Amino acid sequence: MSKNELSKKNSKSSQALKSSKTSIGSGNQTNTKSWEDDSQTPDFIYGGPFIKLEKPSPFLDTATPINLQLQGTFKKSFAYYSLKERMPRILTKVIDYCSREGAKIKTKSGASDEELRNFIQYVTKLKNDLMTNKKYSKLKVDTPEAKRWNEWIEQAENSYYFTNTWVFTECYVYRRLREGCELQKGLQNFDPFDEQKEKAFENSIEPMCVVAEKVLTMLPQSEKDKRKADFITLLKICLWANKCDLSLSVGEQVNLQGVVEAATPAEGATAAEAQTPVVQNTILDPFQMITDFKDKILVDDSSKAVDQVIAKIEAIAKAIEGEANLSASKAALTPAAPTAPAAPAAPAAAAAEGAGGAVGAEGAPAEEPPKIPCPAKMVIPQFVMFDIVCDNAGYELFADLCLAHFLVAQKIVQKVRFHVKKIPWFVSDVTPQDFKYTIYQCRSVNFKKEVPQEPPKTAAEGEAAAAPPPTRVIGSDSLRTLGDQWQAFLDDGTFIVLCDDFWTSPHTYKDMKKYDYNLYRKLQFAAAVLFKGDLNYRKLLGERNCNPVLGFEPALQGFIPAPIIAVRTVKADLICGLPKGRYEQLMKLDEQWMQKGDYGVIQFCGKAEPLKVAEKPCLDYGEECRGLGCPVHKDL
Ligand SMILES: O=P(O)(O)OC[C@H]1O[C@](O)(CO)[C@@H](O)[C@@H]1O
Repeated sequence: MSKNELSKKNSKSSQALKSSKTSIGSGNQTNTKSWEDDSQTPDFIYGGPFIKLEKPSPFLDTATPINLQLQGTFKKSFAYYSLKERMPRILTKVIDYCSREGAKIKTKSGASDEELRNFIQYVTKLKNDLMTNKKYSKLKVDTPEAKRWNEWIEQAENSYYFTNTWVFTECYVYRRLREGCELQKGLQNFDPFDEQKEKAFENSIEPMCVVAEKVLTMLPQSEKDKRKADFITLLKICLWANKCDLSLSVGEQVNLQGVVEAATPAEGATAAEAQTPVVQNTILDPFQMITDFKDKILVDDSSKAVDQVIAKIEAIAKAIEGEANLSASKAALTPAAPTAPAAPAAPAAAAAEGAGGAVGAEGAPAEEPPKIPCPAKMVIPQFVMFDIVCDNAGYELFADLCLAHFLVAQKIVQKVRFHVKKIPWFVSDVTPQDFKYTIYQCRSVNFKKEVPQEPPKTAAEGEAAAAPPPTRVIGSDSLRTLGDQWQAFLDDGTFIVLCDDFWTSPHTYKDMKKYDYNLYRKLQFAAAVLFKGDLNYRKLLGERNCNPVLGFEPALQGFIPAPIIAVRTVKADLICGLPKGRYEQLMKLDEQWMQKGDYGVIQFCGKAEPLKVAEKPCLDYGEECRGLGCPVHKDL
């Protein structure tokens, strides 16, 4: 090899390594043949068969180096495996579903044959683009959200499937999948994962019934210690519920023990047989799992989290009360002060107020409707709220709802806001439709299982033989009771479901303030935010493979809108906050321990950026806002 060629080669390799801090390699493959085959590239042809030209590959045979972001170029990382194997299989499953259940999908969605065919073609091409590490294509749909996506694609440091960060590519694939539906008029409301999610719900009815029965006993207001213990228990129920994730299992049905189950009833089973109560000797009891999996929680901040969150809640409640007293005394001191002009979109009632106040039936002044100040100016929330950034539908959402119900019933908080995904996401993530579906199903489920109890020990000589214990019956009455109450909470605004676009963007949370200032500020109104699951965890850590002993707070890289609780079973190779030596110990036990969801963390950061007057005017009223009653911001 000539000096020139050698230096050219070296400079290319060092270039590739240099850029490895954020993204490895230029990723400028253009051939569709195979992304690891260089034989047809101009460099090879120019070099000819006499010179062994080693073109630097962006792929490295390593795990993700410490402090780099996860990406598909590290061949010993889960990101590589996931992009190469899991995602294509997830897309294949979508194609299979559309082919197998075409008739059903068309009836449900109103799509034509052609539309469904187009969608299948779209997904097939998407899968091919992913597998051949193509450059991202821009979205074709013309919506403000799609335009923003296109800007991010343009600005991305690297716009190839394997060489950009794993989280960007994964989010991009799900966004494209959604575009496949958006481009077909009849598939606007089609969720390619609906069947998988419905089956997952059906497969979890038994543990839901078991949990529901116990949760009902936790609701009556209890004394401090019990309340704390129950809060912690429910956090742990939420943690292990995160094992049920259809993206990790590539859509195969999983139960809480991670066992892949047959989702459909036994072949040939009649409808009557399907209705007959199941008699088995075991109960899938999530409370028992908490005890059994005690040692699998690698970081358990639950006690600290509960103490600090309750203290913060008490402080917020006092501030709200103080504010209310202040406005009440102000109102008493200003008898008939002329009202300032109403906010632009103020409803009729507020307009009447401006004209001198509404008058009651008897001629007495009617009670003024409460004024909601402009959220951009508010520095004290209107309500004590707890936020849950949801992950998976089915059993995991059920567990979130139980925790939310407990917090409200114990009067710890007044409202719970659930943040869900606007579009189908990572197979089993909750969408608003899934939220409705889950509550509807809980309200209507009909389940019964009889479980014979352990026979008593044989009686000692002379003792009368004890009567056999009654068969334990697991039924769905409690689940239906909870479901009814959840619907009532939704109807009266105690539960609020929000689906901001940011949750389905490719950005990590340290950049939330930059990309979605309003959402960041919205979270600041919460007493605490619970982030569920692995994807949220990756986004909390900026998708960075930080040193496993780095504390949770520095790992968040400045993302502190409110106290944060992260509850996650470990399904990707990044983690923080481990005690020294623990990571190495676990690696010795099983090199793939981070990919299986067998271990979990409950981590807490109590630090929060104080709520100040917003830097920007509110989105809805903007500069028009006059700081008066705000009829649209009911979720703050
Ligand atoms: O539902 P979760 O807990 O966010 O897990 C999502 C799964 O998808 C991934 O985010 C990647 O596909 C993994 O990290 C994890 O296996």
